[in-house]
Amino acid sequence: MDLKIEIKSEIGKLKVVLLKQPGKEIENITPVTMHGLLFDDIPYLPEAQKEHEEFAAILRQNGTHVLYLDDLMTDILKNKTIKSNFLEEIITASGFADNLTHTALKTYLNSLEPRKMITELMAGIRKGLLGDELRNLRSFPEVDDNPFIMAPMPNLYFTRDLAAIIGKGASISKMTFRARQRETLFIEYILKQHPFFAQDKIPYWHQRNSQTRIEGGDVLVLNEHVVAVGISQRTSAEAIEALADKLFKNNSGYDTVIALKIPCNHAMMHLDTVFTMVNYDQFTVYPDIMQKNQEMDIWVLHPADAGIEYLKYSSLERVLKDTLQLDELDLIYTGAGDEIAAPREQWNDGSNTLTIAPGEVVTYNRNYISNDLLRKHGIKVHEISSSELSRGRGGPRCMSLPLLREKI
Ligand SMILES: NC(=[NH2+])NCCC[C@H](N)C(=O)O
Repeated sequence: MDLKIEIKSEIGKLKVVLLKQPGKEIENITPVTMHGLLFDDIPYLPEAQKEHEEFAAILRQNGTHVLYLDDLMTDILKNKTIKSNFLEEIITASGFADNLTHTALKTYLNSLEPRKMITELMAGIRKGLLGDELRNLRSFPEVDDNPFIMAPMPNLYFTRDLAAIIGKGASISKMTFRARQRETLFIEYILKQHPFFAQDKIPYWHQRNSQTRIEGGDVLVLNEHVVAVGISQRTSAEAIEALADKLFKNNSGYDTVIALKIPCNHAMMHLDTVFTMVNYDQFTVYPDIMQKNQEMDIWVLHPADAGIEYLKYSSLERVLKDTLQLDELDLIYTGAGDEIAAPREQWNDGSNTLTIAPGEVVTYNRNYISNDLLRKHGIKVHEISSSELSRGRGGPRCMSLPLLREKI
């Protein structure tokens, strides 16, 4: 199979998507580690997996080819050299650059079959596994109050954040928090090493070791030349400038980057928790991202002779109309804009719709007010169960990394 990656909109029929089913890593969250791992509760794994299967089934029924991150990694790691390089990188990124612990971890993990190795790495490695002889190592005291020598990676089911495909290129994220920084190694290996993609000479708009912080949940590809990016808890203004510069100078087809300043907090960590595109001229919006006078801080970046030209906007509606050349715009408010329902449903990712075709979305069933409103605005809504998945603070858009969409 030769898979081309190409994303030129948020709404074109979704053809290929990358998912990760929640696994054992979820059960390795404890009340003590929960917040550091960016969770607000500990999901019940069997139920979370059922909900995730429901999600994948809806995508398949609607013509999307679903790929799983662990399957692709397992394929790649059958190659012994790649397996060894990958282990070097992930053990180093876990804080063990080159010492006895590094060697012990590498020996242990290298002895496992690729699938088991990947599953164990994601779930986290407990100290006991390396044996008592390592108890006195210098590297040990720093992890002594924690049963894990390599922490679990429970946020991996939010594949969206690992990267963003923009046009024919990829922006591999550099994650803000330590809890998620190793995750991007998986997508880097997949895009650069898996035979599905290797033939494709993918241009990179951002790399995991670039200087600036950016996460996929902040990137919305609005059409074939406009991309919107959140200035957020996870994405810096510098990263957006650097991304714009790359896009403008490398024949990406992108000549407009909209930078939108959103509140900086855990509930709204990414742009897609407060704003998504669901149709040519329809968007979900969490009203509290705007001030009372409906204003927000927005900049539009275009290529210019001297580098980048900046235009300042204060109206979301105006900037969308101007950049997308729309006469009319339908902004659909999360929780119908009610002062209680809106924050409640936003907290449970009521705005985090995954658009699978123009005017057709997947959402969490618990956000019934937002869902009803979407339907009243003519959107076709597929609901999935969401008691457990939502505890990780991410919805259907966060749980999916689109690799290919049909042109619109
Ligand atoms: N694209 C998104 N909104 N992703 C949600 C990520 C949630 C995850 N617990 C985090 O804090 O990183």
